[in-house]
Amino acid sequence: MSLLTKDEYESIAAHQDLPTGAFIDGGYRPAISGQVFETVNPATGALLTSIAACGVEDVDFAVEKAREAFDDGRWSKMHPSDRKDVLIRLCKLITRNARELAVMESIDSGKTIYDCETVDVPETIHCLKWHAEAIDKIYDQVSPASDDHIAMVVREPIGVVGLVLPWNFPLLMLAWKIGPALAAGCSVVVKPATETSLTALKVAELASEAGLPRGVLNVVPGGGAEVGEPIGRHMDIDMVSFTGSTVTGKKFLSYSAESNAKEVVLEMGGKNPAIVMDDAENLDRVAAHVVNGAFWNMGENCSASSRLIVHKDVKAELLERIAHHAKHWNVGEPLDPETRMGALVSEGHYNKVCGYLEQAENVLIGGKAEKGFVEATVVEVPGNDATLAREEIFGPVLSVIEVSGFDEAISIANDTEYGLCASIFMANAKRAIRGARAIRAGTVTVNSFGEGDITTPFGGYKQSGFGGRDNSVHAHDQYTQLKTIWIDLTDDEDEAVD
Ligand SMILES: NC(=O)C1=CN([C@@H]2O[C@H](COP(=O)(O)OP(=O)(O)OC[C@H]3O[C@@H](n4cnc5c(N)ncnc54)[C@H](OP(=O)(O)O)[C@@H]3O)[C@@H](O)[C@H]2O)C=CC1
Ligand SMILES: CCCCCC/C=C/C(=O)O
Repeated sequence: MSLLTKDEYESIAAHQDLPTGAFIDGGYRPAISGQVFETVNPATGALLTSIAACGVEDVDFAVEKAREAFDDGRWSKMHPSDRKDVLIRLCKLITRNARELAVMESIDSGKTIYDCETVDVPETIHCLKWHAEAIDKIYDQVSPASDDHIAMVVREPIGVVGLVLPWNFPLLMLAWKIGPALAAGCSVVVKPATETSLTALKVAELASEAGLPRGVLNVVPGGGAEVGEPIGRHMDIDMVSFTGSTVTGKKFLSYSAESNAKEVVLEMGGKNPAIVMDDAENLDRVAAHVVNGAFWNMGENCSASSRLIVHKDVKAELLERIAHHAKHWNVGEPLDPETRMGALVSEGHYNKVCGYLEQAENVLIGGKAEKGFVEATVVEVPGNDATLAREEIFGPVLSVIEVSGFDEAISIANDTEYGLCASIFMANAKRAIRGARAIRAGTVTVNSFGEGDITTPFGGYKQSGFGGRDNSVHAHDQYTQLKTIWIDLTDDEDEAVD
C-alpha cells in the first residue's frame, strides 16, 4: 500500500462522513433515550462527532434482534459456503474502504496513519478472511465408541454473543472477535470502547452491504456501565468475549455468576518481560526488537514488552543500541505518514501515563510528555518490586531490571500477576527452549518480539486471560459448544431387556 501525504490524509479526514448512530438490526438508529456522547481526536482535541449514547434498553433491543436472527437460522443455519461468501464480500468492501477506515481509526484513537495503513486495516482484512475461509473446512468428530454405537461429537454455534472491545486496536480487536464468532454462526452484540467507536460502526454498515442478514452484527456504542455491564448481565446472551483491563475483565465473571452463568472469555492486561542474556547474538538486532516491543502503538498494547530483564554483562551495550533505535520512534502528528508514535488515546489515559513517569527515579532515555504525546522512555528500576515494574502502564515506558544469571531472569519474568507474552534473546537454544517452557505466559517468542500470527492462539496465563483464546482455529472453540449425538446401532433382538 503506498502512503499518501499528510495533507492528503487531512483532506480525507475533513471530508469523511462519520457514523453517529448505533447499528442494530441492519441499520443505524439513535439511542432510545436520544442521548449522545462526543468523540474527539485525541491528537488535536477537536470534536469529531456525537454518537448515540446507548443504555440498557438499546442492549435489550439489540439482543432481541440478535436472538431472532439466531433462532430463525438466517445466518446460523445458512450453508457454510454461503456464509463464507458473505464474509469474503465483507473483506472486499473493507479493502475498497481501507483508506477511509485507516484515517477514521487514526483520528479517533491517536494511532499513526502509518500503523493504521500498514497493520491495523490489512491485519483486520487478513483475520476476517482467514476465519471466513475456515468455515467450510472445519470437520466435526466421530468418537471411538463401540461397534454398537456411533457417537458424533459436533460443534454448534453458542448463540448470541456479547463482544466488549478495548480502544487500543479498535478495528483489529473487532476482527479478532467477530471473525470466529460469525464464522461459527453466532449473532453478535458488539460494544466498542467509548473512545473509539467509529470503525466498528462502519464495519457493521459494510457487513450489511456485503449481505450479512440483519440482526446478526449489532454495534451498540456507549459507556462501560451503561452498555458493557448490561451485556455482561444479560439473561439472553450466551457468551461474552472481552478484551481490556484485568480489573474490568474480572467484573464479567461476577456479571455472569449473578445472571445466567454465561460463558466468559477474557483477554486482559500484561507486564511482559523481554529477557536478554549475555550470550545474545547481534545486540543491535535485539535492541530493534526490544524497542519495537516496547514502543509500537505507543506502548498501548497488552502484549508490549514493558520489562527489560537484561544480563549485567550486556546491559550497557544494549542500552546504547536501544537509545539509537528509540530515536527512530519519532513522536508527531498521527496523520503524518513519517510519524511512528502518535497521541495517547485520551487525556485521561495521558494523565495516567504521566503519573507513572513522575515516579521514575532514573530516566535513561526520553521521558518527555506534552499535550497528549509521550516520548519513547526507558527507566531503570531498583528491582522487580518497583511499581513501574509491576503495573501495566500502557504507554511507551520500558522498565529495565538488571540480572546476573538465567535462573534469576526466569524467576523475575514469572514474578508478576500477569502472563500474556514474553520474549527471550539468547544464543543457547536448549536453554532458550527451557526458558520458554518455564515462563508462565500464553506466547513466548525466542530471539524476536511478536504476538504470533493469525494461525496461532493468543491469550494469557494467570490474570492475563481466562476461558479461551483469540486467533487460530482455537478461537472458534469460544463461540461454539460441543454436542454429543449418540446413536444406538443394536437391533431389538441384540438387547437383553427384561
Ligand atoms: N488488554 C488490553 O488490551 C487493554 C488493556 N487496557 C488497560 O486498561 C486500562 C484502562 O483502560 P480502559 O479503557 O478503562 O479499559 P477497560 O478494561 O475498562 O475497558 C475495556 C472495555 O470494557 C468496557 N467497560 C469499562 N467498564 C466496564 C464495566 N464496569 N462493565 C462492563 N464493561 C466495562 C469499556 O467501556 P468504555 O470504553 O466505555 O469505558 C471498554 O469497552 C489501560 O490503562 C490499560 O492498562 C486497556 C485497553 C486494552
Ligand atoms: C498485528 C498483531 C497485533 C497484535 C496486537 C495484540 C494486542 C492485543 C491487545 O492489546 O489486546
